[in-house]
Amino acid sequence: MPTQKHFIIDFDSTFTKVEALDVLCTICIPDPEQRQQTLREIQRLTDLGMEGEIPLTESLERRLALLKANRSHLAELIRQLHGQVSESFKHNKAFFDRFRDDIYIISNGFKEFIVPIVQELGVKPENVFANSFTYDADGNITGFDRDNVLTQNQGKGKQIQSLNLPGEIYVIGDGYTDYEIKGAGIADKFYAFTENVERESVMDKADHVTPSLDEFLYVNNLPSALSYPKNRIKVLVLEGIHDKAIQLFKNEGYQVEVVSGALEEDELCERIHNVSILCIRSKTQVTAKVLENASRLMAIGAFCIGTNQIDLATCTERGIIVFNAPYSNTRSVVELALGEILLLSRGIVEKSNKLHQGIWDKSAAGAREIRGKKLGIIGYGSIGSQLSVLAESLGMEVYFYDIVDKLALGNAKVCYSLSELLAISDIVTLHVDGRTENKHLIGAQEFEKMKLGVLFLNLSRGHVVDLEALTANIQSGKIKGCAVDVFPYEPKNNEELFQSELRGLPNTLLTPHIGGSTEEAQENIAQYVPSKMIDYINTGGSYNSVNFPNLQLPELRNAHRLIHVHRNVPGILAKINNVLAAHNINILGQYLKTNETIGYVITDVDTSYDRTMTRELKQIPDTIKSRTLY
Ligand SMILES: NC(=O)c1ccc[n+]([C@@H]2O[C@H](COP(=O)([O-])OP(=O)(O)OC[C@H]3O[C@@H](n4cnc5c(N)ncnc54)[C@H](O)[C@@H]3O)[C@@H](O)[C@H]2O)c1
Ligand SMILES: O=C(O)[C@H](O)COP(=O)(O)O
Repeated sequence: MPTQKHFIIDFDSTFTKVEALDVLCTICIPDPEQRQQTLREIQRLTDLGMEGEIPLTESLERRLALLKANRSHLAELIRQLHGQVSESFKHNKAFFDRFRDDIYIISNGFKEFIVPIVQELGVKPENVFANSFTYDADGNITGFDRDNVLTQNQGKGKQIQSLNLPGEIYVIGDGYTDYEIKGAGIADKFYAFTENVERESVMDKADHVTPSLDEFLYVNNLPSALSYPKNRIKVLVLEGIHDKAIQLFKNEGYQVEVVSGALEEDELCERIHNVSILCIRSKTQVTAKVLENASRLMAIGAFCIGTNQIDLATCTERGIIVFNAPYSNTRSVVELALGEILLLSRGIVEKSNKLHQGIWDKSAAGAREIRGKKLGIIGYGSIGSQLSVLAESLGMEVYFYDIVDKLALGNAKVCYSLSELLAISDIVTLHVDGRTENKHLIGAQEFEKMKLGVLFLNLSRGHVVDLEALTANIQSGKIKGCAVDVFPYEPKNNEELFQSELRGLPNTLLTPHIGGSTEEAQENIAQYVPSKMIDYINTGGSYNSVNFPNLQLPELRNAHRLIHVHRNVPGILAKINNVLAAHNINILGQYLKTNETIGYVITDVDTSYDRTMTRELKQIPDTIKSRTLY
């Protein structure tokens, strides 16, 4: 027979996110300034008591004296505490139901408000051990029951000991007094609960630090609402991604590690071992070698448009989903390109540089309006086509060339070859993607085909232009003005020196890959990409991913979801369904999509099934990844 387990749970900052007396303070002290002052003092006294710096009775006495609370305040306190139950407690009601008889609440707080809150999750009132207030004739709270064993030194331990519980005793709490139960040898294990507060002195003493109840249930193999505790999901965030993304991952309960710049291959190989979610921008190269070291990696977020820095084929073969932000920074790039076209047309770089040196060069020579000029856009995607519309609205004549058929917007005219576009344009601007075939798309031959005095812009990818040829054409005067935002090699952070043959060339605007670096774009991206990744982790939804078959899935309700990624070979769906049939499992919904490399099958099933089935799904030949969600 398995050993009986008893679960002793603290209330303040464990069962609830808050300290109840803090909440009481905000209710019973009307003056905002006095309330703030008292609250700070109450919190200080709570910490001193919780960390074992002063006796808990003293901490309690001093807090109650400051509060001057009345019985009439308790109804509002209870109302507010109902909304403050810790998230991981709320969603694990099944655990509370199943172990109703073995769950105890032990607290140095007060039954008056604890019982109504814990009852919400089915804890028995007789299993709540806490103190009670004392009142005067007017209902003012004057103190607490001093005969209660919990007021004594090591009170919690004494209380539990008096219950004579057979079997194993597990204590979950955030305070020193919770640890003391284990310290006195009365409990078998102490779990420091850190979902709401982290106290170093308590964490140091713990058998296990548990950032949520899910983690506690997971490590003890107990029934949990989640298939995998979110705190076990590690996110590595590189390249100065906007804080909003970091916050979204933290709100989800993930562990987040942030590095401000990019990492070189070897360093990334080292750091990626335990990472489930990798977040990068355009600089970090996610190579096959990096992916070989990424055994836990589930998803990569490119917080930008380009994904040429990621070995997408290897990601797909390994069942790692990749998301990007295909639209969020497009407007920012278009605005920069337009600004640069205007500045180059007027020779502003030179004029400004000269004036900084004290040289007054007022002349119209070579300065042109952009109105009526022919703008040639290479790559008519999200950026190229937006630029087309805005440039036309400024009076430019727009031509474009794309390798796929694109609808011409406004009065823009399609060119059927690159040569045609190069020959006709006064200004040539590059907005192709960074696929390897585009290496040196523009080289000596292409510059040769351009008009004398052409303006040239590259805001796409550095390797698309042969810099040697570009330099020669600027120096020869063939190119009258040039703007470059992207380079074949870019510094990995703001400390590294930028080296390039383009430095110091005339009428050449150099910008440090900032086409998409506006606050608006970065914030939008930081909202968009994490939402896709979190959805994939939580539901399996792959919609808008770069490399997975795109599936938009219904919400998971009263079902478990089996997610299966496999090599795209015949017969896998049949094999999955054979396993399910052999276990007599009822399928509630099934979704399949494939691409050239992989198949992606989602199967929603009734929640009661033999867990050996999930092992069998993993063992189907050609399976890449398989997980269960609930
Ligand atoms: N400078 C920056 O900060 C910045 C910001 C965002 C995007 N970008 C770069 O700009 C690129 C384009 O962005 P987008 O959102 O417009 O992408 P997109 O995929 O919507 O458009 C790219 C277009 O280029 C076309 N194309 C590809 N190769 C071509 C070729 N050889 N000749 C002609 N057309 C070709 C494609 O068919 C597509 O229509 C991104 O891939 C990224 O590399 C740079
Ligand atoms: O691909 C992109 O979106 C751009 O190149 C911007 O990249 P970044 O976020 O690294 O500046």
